[in-house]
Amino acid sequence: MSEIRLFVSTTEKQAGAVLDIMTAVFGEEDFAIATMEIDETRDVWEASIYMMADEEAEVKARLEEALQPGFSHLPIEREVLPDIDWIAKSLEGLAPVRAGRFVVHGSHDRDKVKTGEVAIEIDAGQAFGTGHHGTTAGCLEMLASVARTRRIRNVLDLGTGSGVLAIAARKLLHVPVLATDIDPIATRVATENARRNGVVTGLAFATAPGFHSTTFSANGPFDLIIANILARPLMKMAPELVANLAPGGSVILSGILAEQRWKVLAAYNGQHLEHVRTIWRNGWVTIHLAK
Ligand SMILES: C[S@@+](CC[C@H](N)C(=O)[O-])C[C@H]1O[C@@H](n2cnc3c(N)ncnc32)[C@H](O)[C@@H]1O
Repeated sequence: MSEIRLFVSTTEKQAGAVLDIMTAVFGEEDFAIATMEIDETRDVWEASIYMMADEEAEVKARLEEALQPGFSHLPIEREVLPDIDWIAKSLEGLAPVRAGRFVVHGSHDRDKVKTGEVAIEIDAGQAFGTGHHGTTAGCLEMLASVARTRRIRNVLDLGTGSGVLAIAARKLLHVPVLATDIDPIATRVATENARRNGVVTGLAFATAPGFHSTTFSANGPFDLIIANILARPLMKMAPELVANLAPGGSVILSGILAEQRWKVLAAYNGQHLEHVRTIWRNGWVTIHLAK
């Protein structure tokens, strides 16, 4: 289902006032709300609220009412956000990607791996995750840094896609890794990628939507959970995700646009996790939180 952005276009001052109204009306619900500058010289700003297509009519009606009377002169505009084509994204650029100690490369670039690097071979295919996307690279960089500072005895990779992060975790840490995806094609591709990387033990794959499987309780709780999905499902999943985290455990979250960062942080702070570090890459953020 598509995501919709409803927005008003106005001055910086009025956009701030509209943002306050949006926050007062929708702040308790998990809609992303933001202002952004469109044209600095003409003082054009937009105040926006994001929702799924089936929520648009209700949100629009409530927003129209909330903007009465002070801002009723501002038309509410809409934009249908393009469905993120994860596979097309994963095909962007095929040169090896380096993040932390990791290098992710296609089979044609095996000879480019340098001594001391942890190499993961992924050919662009039917599942997301060649390392080129800012979220995957951010997760790899964060994984390398978390591994240096924390004791990790097992790992969950939720939304494994090509399996790139699960394979990276297994190769770096040599601890049991569970990798799941809602999409059976992804788990099939990930299993094949693990085999091609010589990772045949210590890494299990399962198809499951979110945490709806007994495999999580059978393999958890986890010292490290990595989830590169999207901001909204990550916020919704926060209670379940934290319930599967071991005491003192770490969470690496990505798939989050920079402007959605504070909302995701709030959802996880609400579950008593503390922010440790954020990495910014190409407009996306990767966040490390700890229990
Ligand atoms: C952005 S890709 C990340 C792939 C890989 N982990 C990476 O970092 O490159 C997101 C993956 O999460 C999966 N996914 C989306 N929603 C999910 C959910 N509710 N439960 C499990 N997997 C989900 C998608 O099928 C997709 O493979």
